[in-house]
Amino acid sequence: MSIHVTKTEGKSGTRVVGVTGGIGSGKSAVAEAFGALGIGWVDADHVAREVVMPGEPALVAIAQRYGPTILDANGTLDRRALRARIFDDENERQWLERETHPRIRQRLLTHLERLRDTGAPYCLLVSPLLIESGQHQLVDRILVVDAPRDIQIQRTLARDGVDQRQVESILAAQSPRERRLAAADDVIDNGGDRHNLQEQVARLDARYRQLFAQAIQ
Ligand SMILES: CC(C)(COP(=O)(O)OP(=O)(O)OC[C@H]1O[C@@H](n2cnc3c(N)ncnc32)[C@H](O)[C@@H]1O)[C@@H](O)C(=O)NCCC(=O)NCCS
Ligand SMILES: Nc1ncnc2c1ncn2[C@@H]1O[C@H](COP(=O)(O)OP(=O)(O)OP(=O)(O)O)[C@@H](O)[C@H]1O
Repeated sequence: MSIHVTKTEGKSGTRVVGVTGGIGSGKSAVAEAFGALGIGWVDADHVAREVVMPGEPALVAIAQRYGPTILDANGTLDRRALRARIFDDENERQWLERETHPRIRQRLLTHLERLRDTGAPYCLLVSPLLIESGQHQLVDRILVVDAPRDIQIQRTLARDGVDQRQVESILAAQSPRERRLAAADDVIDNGGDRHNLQEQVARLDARYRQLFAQAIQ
């Protein structure tokens, strides 16, 4: 199967593969499987936590908007309380994204610089909102992790112990599968077991190493 080179043409150095998918689709599992093959990654959900740490301007803005009850006794963000406010209310979600996304993007750039310094052929930027937030501008290829909706819900419920209604409201706040798949250069079908997932990751890793080595020459 041939690989279509998109933004990698004519460039050199460590490439960035953007990994995206809906809640519970398996992005972290995919990142860990690439990690076992020596590939580094940065996860936008983790970086989103950094930008709301105590002392950060985004946390000050959140506390101003929602009042002190949005913080716990130590002054850290009560994530569960904020989650309850934003996933059922598009206005509030958009406000939070306006506050956080530019800062997340800035930090992602710093993390990507660090990953580029390793000299690896490629690294991953893992993000649930890669396409929606414009973070796809930071990557060379888009890898979509796809799983049937029922499996996404089932795995998230087993992982987080939250109620199904909340998982469904997060799903509703994310792009439909079709939109993500339309933007994909590569797709991992994570409807199967973990072994099947690892096999797909190993095949993609081999293809990326070949593709990006060619692009360097
Ligand atoms: C609302 C917050 C505090 C809830 O935190 P909590 O620890 O309870 O949940 P977590 O961050 O693990 O997210 C739960 C699920 O929702 C997804 N998600 C998070 N933010 C968004 C969003 N703005 N739109 C759609 N899905 C989202 C995550 O990928 C995950 O699947 C947190 O999700 C947040 O700060 N979101 C805004 C920042 C953002 O957009 N992050 C996405 C990465 S760019
Ligand atoms: N192929 C698989 N078989 C069984 N369980 C899986 C498989 N892939 C992932 N999981 C499990 O499903 C859950 C969701 O996977 P993961 O956390 O990787 O999804 P995610 O896309 O990163 O989710 P989120 O966007 O919510 O952070 C996890 O508990 C993970 O261990």
